[in-house]
Amino acid sequence: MTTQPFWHGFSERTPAGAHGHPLPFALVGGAETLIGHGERAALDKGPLETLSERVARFFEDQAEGPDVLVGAVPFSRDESAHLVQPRQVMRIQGRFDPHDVLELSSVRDRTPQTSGQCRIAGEPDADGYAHSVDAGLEAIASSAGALRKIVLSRSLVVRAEHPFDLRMLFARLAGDESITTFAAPLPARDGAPRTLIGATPELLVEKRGLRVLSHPLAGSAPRRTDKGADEASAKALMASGKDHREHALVVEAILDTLAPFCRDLATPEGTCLRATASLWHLGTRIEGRLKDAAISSADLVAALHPTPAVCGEPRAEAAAAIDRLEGYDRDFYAGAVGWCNAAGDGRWSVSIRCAEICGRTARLYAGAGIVPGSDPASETNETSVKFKAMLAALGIAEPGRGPERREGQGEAAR
Ligand SMILES: C=C(O[C@H]1C=CC=C(C(=O)O)[C@@H]1O)C(=O)O
Repeated sequence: MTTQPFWHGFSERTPAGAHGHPLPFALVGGAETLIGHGERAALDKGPLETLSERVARFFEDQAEGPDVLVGAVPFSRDESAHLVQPRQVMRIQGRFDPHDVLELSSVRDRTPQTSGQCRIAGEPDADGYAHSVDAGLEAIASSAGALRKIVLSRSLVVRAEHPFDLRMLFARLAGDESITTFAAPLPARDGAPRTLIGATPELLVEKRGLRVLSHPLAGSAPRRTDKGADEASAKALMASGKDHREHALVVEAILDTLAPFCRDLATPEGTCLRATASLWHLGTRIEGRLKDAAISSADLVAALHPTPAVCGEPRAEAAAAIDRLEGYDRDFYAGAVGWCNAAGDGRWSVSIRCAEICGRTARLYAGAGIVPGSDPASETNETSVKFKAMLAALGIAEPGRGPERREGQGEAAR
């Protein structure tokens, strides 16, 4: 169900592109669409442990402006979230056409322009990633049960001739209606504005009143263009013991974390297939009723994040292994994007299938869960498939791993 968009906040409209950011904060998903323009105030910095008390204090002190904080939580629990109170907010139940809410009409009519050459570098490259999966498997095997799962990621750095057109990119990503498309302005780096942009299928947590919902995904298989092959891919995923083990660790961890907060907690549908345009996933919808409506979405994010869908199990051991094996800072990849309000309600998606964009540079991320039985070559392929939606939206392909225009080069949307 959708309702007409309307704006809360100051009467003068903050133009898109103001405050040095080419896109406002935006979430466009099946359950709701939320756009937040500008920055009226920002939440104090601090580790995830203190998020809930900082959010509560913010709303106590901030009597004016829209009743919402929006933004992104990084992967590391020690780093600070970037949450702001926008000047103006629009919230609509259900999915709304991003062209209408983000003033993208010019994009709708525009023939995609080619933007010249761009260079793509894997950090690490596909072989380097396969080696890190091997090392992850060894770490699990030699831990004598102390490490059960580790989610390892790799990144692609795309350097284009011209700055990326984030509006065009957002509109293209939003073409897949099975996911939540998001854009979150990030703190500037060396004076340059950065945006986290992506299209995620995974809900970390939603809390409204006493109701709590989480919809973790783990276990993946590629979609195929041929109908029979696509059904076979889904069937193989549903029959895969390795993928079910990888998935079960996530569901168990979320149930264990939510249980102390909840009066009722259940997985009414069990584990089901969940489809995006490029991947099949195993997914489990978790629904609960909280013991106390005063438990906030920030409390729940601080307890749940990062889940074994993006980190591993146990969390501390997996995070230490990621630090050792990945060799780069995940920053806001594999964190959370969303909103929360003074009543403690909120909705947070897992920030995967995304890129951090700064001018002409885009850093894309993709990870895969590693458990005993994982195969380095298959996990590397899985990350390639996970890059697909973003690369297609940018108008390029990963060199050596799909249709491409030229070795190591491509053309990007602008
Ligand atoms: C960590 C990512 O995906 C997670 C979510 C769904 C399926 C996953 C998997 O099958 O490995 C991952 O746990 C990512 O896309 O970067």
